[in-house]
Amino acid sequence: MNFRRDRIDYICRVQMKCWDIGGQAQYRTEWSRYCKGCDVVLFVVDAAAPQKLATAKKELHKLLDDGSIGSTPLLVLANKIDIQPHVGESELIEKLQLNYVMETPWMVLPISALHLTNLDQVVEWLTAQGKS
Ligand SMILES: Nc1nc2c(ncn2[C@@H]2O[C@H](COP(=O)(O)OP(=O)(O)OP(=O)(O)O)[C@@H](O)[C@H]2O)c(=O)[nH]1
Repeated sequence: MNFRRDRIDYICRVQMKCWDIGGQAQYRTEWSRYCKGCDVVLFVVDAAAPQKLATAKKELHKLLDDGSIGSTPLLVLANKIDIQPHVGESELIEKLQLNYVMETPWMVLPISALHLTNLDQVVEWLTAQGKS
């Protein structure tokens, strides 16, 4: 299924409603509509596929430039860090040109969804946004 709507009820009693929007080209026109109604945006990139980062940068900046994200907190997840080699945090910031992003508060977290690496930090970040 390409559009999933999950309700996640965490032990810390923060309830989140999440939409997982497909990354393939045919779904990208939907990103802006979904971003507009959200409290946070998670942008997941494949850190082990540096050749895809130019497209990721272009698509992310499209959302940033057209106001879809605005001041909504943005968490960029550098996924698949269990694969070697993979792009490090500073290289990812440079490749996605995040240093030019001023209006949107952003953060980068390296993760492995497969091995659950740093997912506790993702949940921590999400719950912190809910409180602020
Ligand atoms: N090694 C490794 N593989 C992963 C990791 N996360 C996902 N994968 C694999 O990457 C492939 C794509 O994963 P999906 O979850 O379908 O990717 P997706 O983000 O839903 O893809 P989109 O439809 O483009 O949004 C699958 O074969 C996963 O097992 C990870 O952290 N490490």
